[in-house]
Amino acid sequence: MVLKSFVEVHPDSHFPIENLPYGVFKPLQGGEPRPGVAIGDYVLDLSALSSAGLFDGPILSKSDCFLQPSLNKLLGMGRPAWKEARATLQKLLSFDNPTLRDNSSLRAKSLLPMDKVQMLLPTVIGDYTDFFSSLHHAKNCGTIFRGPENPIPPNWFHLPIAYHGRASSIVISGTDIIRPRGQGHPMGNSPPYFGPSQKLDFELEMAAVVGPGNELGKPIDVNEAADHIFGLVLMNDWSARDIQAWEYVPLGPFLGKSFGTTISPWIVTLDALEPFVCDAPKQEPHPLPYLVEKISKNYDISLEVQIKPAGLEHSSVLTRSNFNHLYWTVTQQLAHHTINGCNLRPGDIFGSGTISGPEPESLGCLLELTWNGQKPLVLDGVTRKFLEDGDEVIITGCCKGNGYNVGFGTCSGKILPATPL
Ligand SMILES: O=C(O)/C=C/C(=O)CC(=O)CC(=O)O
Ligand SMILES: [Ca+2]
Ligand SMILES: [Mg+2]
Repeated sequence: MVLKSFVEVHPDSHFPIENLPYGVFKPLQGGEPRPGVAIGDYVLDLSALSSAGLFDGPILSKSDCFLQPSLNKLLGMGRPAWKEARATLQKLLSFDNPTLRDNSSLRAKSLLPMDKVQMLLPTVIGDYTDFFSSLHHAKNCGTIFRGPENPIPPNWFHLPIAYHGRASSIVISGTDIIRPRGQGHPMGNSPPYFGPSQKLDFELEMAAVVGPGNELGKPIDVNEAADHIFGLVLMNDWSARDIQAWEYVPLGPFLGKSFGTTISPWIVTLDALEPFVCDAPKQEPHPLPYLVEKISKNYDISLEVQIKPAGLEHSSVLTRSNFNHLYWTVTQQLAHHTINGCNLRPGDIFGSGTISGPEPESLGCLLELTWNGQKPLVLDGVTRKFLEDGDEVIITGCCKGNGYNVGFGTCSGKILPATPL
């Protein structure tokens, strides 16, 4: 079936009718936060459609999930509700359906130009975990932090390694990031450094958004894990490498990461990503049975990171990578996360880990791209070892379909100077 909307969508747009990603927005002219989907250059207000009785399927007609200030309620309802919502929205937006197309007052109320809204965090994020699932990233970081003898720890091939991140400092794209202060690694015999981080970095990541959770003590089977994942967003796990290198032994990342993590506003659903499924890499050694999937899926999502220094008109590409470089799949990550009985809740997110590919141009952070500052990157008019104040980092992600995109929009943030003590 060829999908086409009555809303005009430019062929380069990330948001055609095939995508319909979910977010939460507030009209600039005032009003409460509410759920919406992106279509072309517009946001479709789901609270307006819901109030007009247009979600008329068996599950959603009885629900107030679109009258909420976050997507958590919809997420908790699970795949049958998501499928019903997608089918209803694709029908309402299609060029041959008159319901919304020919109702000018409802159209005026529900289709808002994107530049007339403010995007907010799409879910109330109770918990945030960050995995470490790119082999290339693990190898490079291991070599830099721990030396070339054994860069990849022996557990890495047996389980998707992760640490518990900080949900309170997750911010929406466009929020400024204040350079963190902290203790940095001592040089030689001197005491530890203290002050604004001198090795501020970005990390190119994506994050999965949890749908229905699990009861404490009841793990999720890896073959059912996809039903617990609503979709994916872009993520920048800002990292202060000097703070991280000094603090992380033996308990793992802490203040080097918890000063800010940026996510993109639009959650692209796994249903919209289905045409872009590709094979996951062969895993050797064979994982334990609880991590073995009947069908192991990766997604072909092109990713790009740009930097725009203060005062420059143009941005420069820092790196290009792809989500399909990940060794551990999102479903394996989720199954592993719950195998001890740990409960996930709707709206929780878990990051993929930095998505580095095998080529030097596909590395997912400056730590790797500049080899811990030893090989500065020379770009169009800029030289960088690490991020400087005023730098804006912009991540984009997009799947290329036959004549259309399923895109993620952007995930951006600008570095502000450390606040005086
Ligand atoms: O190898 C290390 O010691 C640390 C690596 C990271 O900082 C990575 C982390 O946050 C997880 C990831 O993004 O892959
Ligand atoms: Ca990370
Ligand atoms: Mg972070």
